[in-house]
Amino acid sequence: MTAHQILDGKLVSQELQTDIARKISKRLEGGFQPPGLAVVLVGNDEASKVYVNNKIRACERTGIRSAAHFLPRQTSAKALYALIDELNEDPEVHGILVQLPLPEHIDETEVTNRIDPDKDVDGFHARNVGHLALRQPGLRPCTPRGVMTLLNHYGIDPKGKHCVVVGASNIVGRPLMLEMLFAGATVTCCHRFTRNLDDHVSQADVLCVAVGNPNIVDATWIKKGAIVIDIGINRLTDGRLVGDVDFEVAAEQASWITPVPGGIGPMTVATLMQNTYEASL
Ligand SMILES: Nc1nc2c(c(=O)[nH]1)N[C@@H](CN(C=O)c1ccc(C(=O)N[C@@H](CCC(=O)O)C(=O)O)cc1)CN2
Repeated sequence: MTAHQILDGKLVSQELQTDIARKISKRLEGGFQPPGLAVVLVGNDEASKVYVNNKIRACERTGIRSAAHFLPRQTSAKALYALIDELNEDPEVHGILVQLPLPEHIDETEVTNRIDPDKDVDGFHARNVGHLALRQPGLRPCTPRGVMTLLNHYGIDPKGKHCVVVGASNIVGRPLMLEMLFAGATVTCCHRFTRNLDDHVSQADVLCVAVGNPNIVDATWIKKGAIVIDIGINRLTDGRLVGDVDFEVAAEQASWITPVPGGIGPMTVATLMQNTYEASL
């Protein structure tokens, strides 16, 4: 394997959480109430349970008061709206997070737009998406913001670089394109109708892959010296967790690369803490 350096999301997320914990404890000394995060999970998706538990543990580490609402899969949209309305009104709740995906009978867009945009710590509400698109202040989606924080930590500046984002989801791909654009990158977005994915991938100085398919990108396509941000998380039948890019092969080409696990996942969780803290100010 040639020399590549690891973008260590686990380490940087711990540092970010330590910084948030320090800020919160300072505010508590000043007589302010702790930030409060309501975490809502509908159903029994195993991966979602892991992510939600990671978020609750991060709240404990940072001093954010968390309230978990675990609802059965058959919960009606009406009942979920009623809970969101209640949390919107609760002055001790500064952030509301509804874990996605939701069961099919519940419309995700309706749910995210039901959340008070000032408490929308996921940054998925149409108002916050609009603010991001217009480069105005507002709550920003955690994974893309976490990617930018990680790059910044290692002194990597996307300005002038060609950033190829594979995946155009609301949660990651599209907001990440905007973050990269605002950071001065030239951005290409590849999606399900993109032809010649290999051509696009091979031109990336910064390659971000967020599809959730470990076979989407052939790592031999990656340009020598590229920075590889793997946002996919795939659990194999043997229980192993892998990203969307074959790490061993990509590491041969990359100058910097994120591991899975221990890369963007922990950054997503730490950024949620950052957003919750900021929403409480
Ligand atoms: N309401 C939201 N739902 C979802 C989001 C989101 O940002 N808001 N993003 C993804 C999943 N996600 C956040 O919830 C998430 C993904 C991964 C991790 C994480 O800690 N990953 C670890 C491995 C964990 C494991 O063992 O499986 C890692 O990569 O090291 C946390 C959160 C979809 N839904």
